Amino acid sequence: MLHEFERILIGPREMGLVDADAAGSGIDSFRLMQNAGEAVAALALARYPDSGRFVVLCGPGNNGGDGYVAAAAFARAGASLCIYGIGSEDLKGDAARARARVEAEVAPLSAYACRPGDVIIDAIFGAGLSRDVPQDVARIIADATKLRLPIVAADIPSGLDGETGEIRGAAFSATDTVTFMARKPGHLLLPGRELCGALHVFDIGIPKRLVMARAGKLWENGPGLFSDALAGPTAESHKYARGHVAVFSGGPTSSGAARLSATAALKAGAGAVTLVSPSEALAVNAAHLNAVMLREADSRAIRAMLGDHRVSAFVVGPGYGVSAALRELALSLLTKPTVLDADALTAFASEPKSLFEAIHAEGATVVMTPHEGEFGRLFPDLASASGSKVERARKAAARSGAVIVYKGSDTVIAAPDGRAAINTNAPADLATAGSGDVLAGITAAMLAHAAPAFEAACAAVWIHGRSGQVAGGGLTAETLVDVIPQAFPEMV
Ligand SMILES: NC(=O)C1=CN([C@@H]2O[C@H](COP(=O)(O)OP(=O)(O)OC[C@H]3O[C@@H](n4cnc5c(N)ncnc54)[C@H](OP(=O)(O)O)[C@@H]3O)[C@@H](O)[C@H]2O)[C@H](O)CC1
Ligand SMILES: [K+]
Repeated sequence: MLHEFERILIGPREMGLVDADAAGSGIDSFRLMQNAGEAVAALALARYPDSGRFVVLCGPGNNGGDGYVAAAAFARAGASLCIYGIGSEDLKGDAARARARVEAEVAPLSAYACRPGDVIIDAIFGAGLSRDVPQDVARIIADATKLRLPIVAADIPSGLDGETGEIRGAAFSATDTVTFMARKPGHLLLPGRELCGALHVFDIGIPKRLVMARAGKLWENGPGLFSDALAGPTAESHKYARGHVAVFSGGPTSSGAARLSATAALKAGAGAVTLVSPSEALAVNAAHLNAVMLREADSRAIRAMLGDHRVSAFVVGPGYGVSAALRELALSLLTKPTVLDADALTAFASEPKSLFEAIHAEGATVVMTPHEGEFGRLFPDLASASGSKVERARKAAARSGAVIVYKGSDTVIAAPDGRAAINTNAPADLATAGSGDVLAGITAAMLAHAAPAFEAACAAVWIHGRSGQVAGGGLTAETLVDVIPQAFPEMV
């Protein structure tokens, strides 16, 4: 499996350990800070060559140190400059050294009054933000936001939690963010992603192996995570056309969701797709299907499919209707790779443990695709817990034994072994009726390609997002399905 360094995400705490490792291996930590601060200044000078003045706001830690280095660089460049700092007399270590090299006056942060024409260099808080921002910082954030001042953030916009992507009281909305070595989860999780502006990753000289050694198993989702698993051993021309997906339909008035899943599975390259329909919905399903096969859902048919080695994955839940019968059906399918979506998740709200125990006992390959509400029904304690969406998804995966696709504009995919990915390619248009049914179908097609559950889910979420981009504004679930074949990654 390919995990390019560029896709690695590393938490602020782990990045602190990388810094310590770098210092321990003899790397000059002040040099790293100089590289960081100079990168911020260079970006700001290039982006805003006509700036009225650069206003460098420096905090009490090493993020502030980056700011003092940037300030010295602005001074050397002859730019108009003002510096404001918190506790600038009490700085320690590298930050104190950076401060000492600044010849210009440093005013207290509380004295800063925003004015039009300012370009703010935000070096107040970075990885070390540990609580809500103080009031004078919140006041500056509000004023700068009102005046729409350009803001270049060092490492991460102040007030944004680099681990969770959440706002601690208030946060700058940056035009540009310059971060170092690797992105942090908070740069991609919402609302953080929307506050970073253009994100630039700058190599400040820490050996990549030190970063890799501390990085947990978290990546931005992309083909590097799943292309090997999808390519498989078969001939090039049959790369995607294999496996047989069976999708369970709801009754006559709610059969459309399962049809969307079924046609999506077909478009995503399943070799064959069967819609398994209650007898009373056979007619309506038959009227709407061509390439998808149709079969009546009786116990004999289900037994036959479970025993048929050519049937490789199931989808159950879309439009099915919440019932005890659905619980029974879902549990009976777990001997084959199964996507549990929509009603199949809600059906277990009153007894999630029975599902999780069955998955663990069977060693089943299951992908669950909850949106926020369904996640809350299955994992009420996790949904209300503090911490990041990544942590919640990881805990849900470990507890349930399933790969969790925790949906949203920042969908997180998590595996029981702790691997996780944050998806970033989904346009807002994807939040439309039937979109989830399409995702469930693509996921089953990936499972039918014999991809392991985590890779299958990552691939499906990414292809779904890219389909949304291809379909463009005003997309519907139908137009989304049509463009799935155009949305596959170019694989080598
Ligand atoms: N390898 C790298 O990426 C490098 C990054 N660098 C930069 O260093 C910062 C991280 O520096 P650190 O000192 O760990 O953290 P901060 O500067 O972000 O902030 C810590 C100080 O801020 C105080 N703090 C935290 N939250 C608040 C708050 N809400 N209100 C007031 N004060 C707060 C904190 O005080 P404590 O009481 O919590 O201890 C600290 O005083 C990283 O982001 C990069 O910009 C290096 O320059 C080079 C290597
Ligand atoms: K910052």
